[in-house]
Amino acid sequence: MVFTAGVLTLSDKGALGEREDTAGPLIKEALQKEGFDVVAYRILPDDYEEILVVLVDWVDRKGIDLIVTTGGTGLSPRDVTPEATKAAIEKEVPGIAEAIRMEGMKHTPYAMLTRGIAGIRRQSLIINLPGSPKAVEESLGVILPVLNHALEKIKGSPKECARN
Ligand SMILES: Nc1ncnc2c1ncn2[C@@H]1O[C@H](COP(=O)(O)OP(=O)(O)OP(=O)(O)O)[C@@H](O)[C@H]1O
Ligand SMILES: Nc1nc2c(c(=O)[nH]1)N[C@H]1C(S)=C(S)[C@@H](COP(=O)(O)O)O[C@H]1N2
Repeated sequence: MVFTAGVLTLSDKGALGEREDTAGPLIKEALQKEGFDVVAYRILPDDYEEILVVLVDWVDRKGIDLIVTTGGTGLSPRDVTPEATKAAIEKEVPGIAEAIRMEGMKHTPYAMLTRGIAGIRRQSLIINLPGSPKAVEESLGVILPVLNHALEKIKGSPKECARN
C-alpha cells in the first residue's frame, strides 16, 4: 500500500524568505524514495496556532497518513512545534522521539536539546524532527525503516510485527 505524506517546515526565517528551506525538501526526497506519495509541503513560522491548524487539517480534511515536521523543537522561546503536536495527537509514540534523540547523541550532545515528539491522530502519524538538515539526515536514517509498518499497524493491519 502507498501511504501519503506531508512535510511541514517550521522556521521564522524560512517563512520570511530569509533562509532557503533545505530541510523540508530533504525529507520530501527521502520519503519519496521510501515509497511515500508526498502530497503536501508547507513552510510556517514558529506559530503555535498556525502549526496546530495545519496538522489537524492535513489529517482530518486531507487524510494524510504521515506528517513529518522539521524545526521549532528546541529551547528558544519561539520553539513550539512539540506543544502544537501534543495538542494535535491522541496517542503519543515516545519510542520514535527517543530513537531520534538516541541516534542524534551518536553525532552531537546537542541532540538532547530537541524536544520533538511523535504521535497518532485518528489513523495518521505525526513526527517532529529537528530543523537542521544535518539533524534531519541523522534522524531519518533511524525512523524511515519503521514508518510503513507503523502506519500499517495504526490502520489496523493484522500483519505480524517483525520478529528479528
Ligand atoms: N528548514 C531549514 N533549512 C535549512 N537549514 C535550517 C532549517 N532550519 C534550521 N536550519 C539550520 O539549523 C540551525 C538551527 O536551527 P534553528 O531552528 O535554531 O534555526 P533559527 O534560524 O534559530 O530559527 P528559525 O529557523 O525558526 O528562524 C539554523 O541556524 C540553520 O542553520
Ligand atoms: N541528530 C541531530 N539532532 C539534533 C541536532 C543535530 O545536529 N543532529 N541539533 C540539535 C540542536 S543544536 C538543537 S537546538 C535541537 C533543536 O533544533 P530545532 O529547534 O531546529 O528543532 O535539535 C538538536 N538535535
